[in-house]
Amino acid sequence: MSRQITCQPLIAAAFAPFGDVLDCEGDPDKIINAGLCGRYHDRAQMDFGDGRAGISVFNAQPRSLPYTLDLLERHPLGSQAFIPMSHQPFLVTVAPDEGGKPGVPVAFLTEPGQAINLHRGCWHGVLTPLSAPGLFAVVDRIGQGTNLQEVLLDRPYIVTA
Ligand SMILES: NC(=O)N[C@@H](O)C(=O)O
Ligand code: NI
Repeated sequence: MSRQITCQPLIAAAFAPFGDVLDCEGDPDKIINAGLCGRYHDRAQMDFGDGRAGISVFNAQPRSLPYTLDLLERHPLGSQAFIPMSHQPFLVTVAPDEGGKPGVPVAFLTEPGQAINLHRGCWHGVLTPLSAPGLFAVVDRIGQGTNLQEVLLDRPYIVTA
């Protein structure tokens, strides 16, 4: 018997317990490049522990809503940022930690032009594009040690728009 969760808009305050929203909401922190660019400066709490930052490119298969969320994971050693390389919304699923296991997930639908940075150790669903191309730059930890903990849910969640 599956359980249902409904997507909500990706708003920084709602996402704050899980990570950072990267977008150009509001005024820029700095105007640079001869006044031709607004810089939204240093907007992510990145953490790579004893490793280093790496940038990888993910080419992920698009999924569709309603989406079956049956796996949650976390990276205990570092943060992970999903930065779309297309101007498309994508699905973000996260969950609070409850005694070392994920609690009830929360689903967000991004606006085009939004990216996210998952804080170190935040439970999340894997990168979930909703349209092609599923191209993303991913900034996460490169280093030794096991940086992936996965939980297969005995009862999946159905994520709806
Ligand atoms: N495994 C991997 O590199 N990606 C996942 O961590 C993910 O969150 O998509
Ligand atoms: Ni991940």
